[in-house]
Amino acid sequence: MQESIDRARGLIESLPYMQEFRHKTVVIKYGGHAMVDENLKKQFALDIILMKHIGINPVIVHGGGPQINRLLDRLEIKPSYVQGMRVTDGETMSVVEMVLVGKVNKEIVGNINHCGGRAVGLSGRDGDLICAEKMKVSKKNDGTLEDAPPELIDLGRVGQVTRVNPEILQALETNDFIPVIAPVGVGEDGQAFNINADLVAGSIAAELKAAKLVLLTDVAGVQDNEGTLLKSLKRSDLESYIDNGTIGGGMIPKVRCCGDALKAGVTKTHIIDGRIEHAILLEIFTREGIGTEIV
Ligand SMILES: Nc1ncnc2c1ncn2[C@@H]1O[C@H](COP(=O)(O)OP(=O)(O)O)[C@@H](O)[C@H]1O
Ligand SMILES: CC(=O)N[C@@H](CCC(=O)OP(=O)(O)O)C(=O)O
Repeated sequence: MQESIDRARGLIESLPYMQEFRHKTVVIKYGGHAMVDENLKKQFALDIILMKHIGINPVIVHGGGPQINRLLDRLEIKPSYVQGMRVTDGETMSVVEMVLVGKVNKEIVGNINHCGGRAVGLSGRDGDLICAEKMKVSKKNDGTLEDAPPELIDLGRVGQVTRVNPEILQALETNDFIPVIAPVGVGEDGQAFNINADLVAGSIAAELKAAKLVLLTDVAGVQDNEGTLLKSLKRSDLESYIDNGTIGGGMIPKVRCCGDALKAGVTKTHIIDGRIEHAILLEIFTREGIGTEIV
């Protein structure tokens, strides 16, 4: 009996958050490292379905970096990264699109639909959802390409978002579908760009003026040099953490996209551990939340 009462209390605790986020958009970035096993993938699908059922509008942007690397490895292509971005030549671009759009996207859509939701898979090329241009990266803080030209590093087909056309997302929301978006953009030449999924999630959250942007990854959140979780970070402090090396690698695009999303009007952003069961629900529907919030 007590167990049932505690469960009911848990539901009541989440009531204010259900009320707060009803009819609001929450953009969830589902990182490749958070797609650990079948059970966790199913729990993720159920969390999203629950959100949709109580009137929240979840929009999923997924990654798939480790999954791309597995196929590259089989093809004996060595991956390389600069500031958390995959250097993407033509051949790598084909692999990226094949894995993200053809495999990871379909698997997430399949899981949600199999569990009773109504998901639709998209890439940024569908309906010109994500328009992109070649990303320009300066040498600052990468520490890897000593021989690169002093000003810019050529990352190949890596893109940065220039515009988000949200019409297709609005049409899906009107018809109660859950969009699942692969981070591939379209350039002016109609060709694909590989875009870091965090950056896509940030741009979509900004365009939709989302109430929340939640990034699911494989660490507890942003940590300091001793490995202690930083529960709350200010947007204005992010660049100094990057400059002094506290925040590095794949965490750089994450915190930057949170900063940009906040600047564009997203209310709150979070970086949380996607390896925890029901991580999203714990973040959205509990008082204490989990991970790092960036405000
Ligand atoms: N200050 C930091 N706090 C936490 N993780 C960090 C930090 N700096 C660098 N990282 C690295 O960033 C990684 C997360 O980025 P990434 O591997 O790209 O994740 P995802 O695949 O989820 O997008 C962590 O696993 C960690 O190795
Ligand atoms: C330019 C760039 O780095 N693109 C990423 C896109 C996938 C991604 O971001 O996946 P995760 O979120 O799982 O890391 C890549 O090629 O790995």
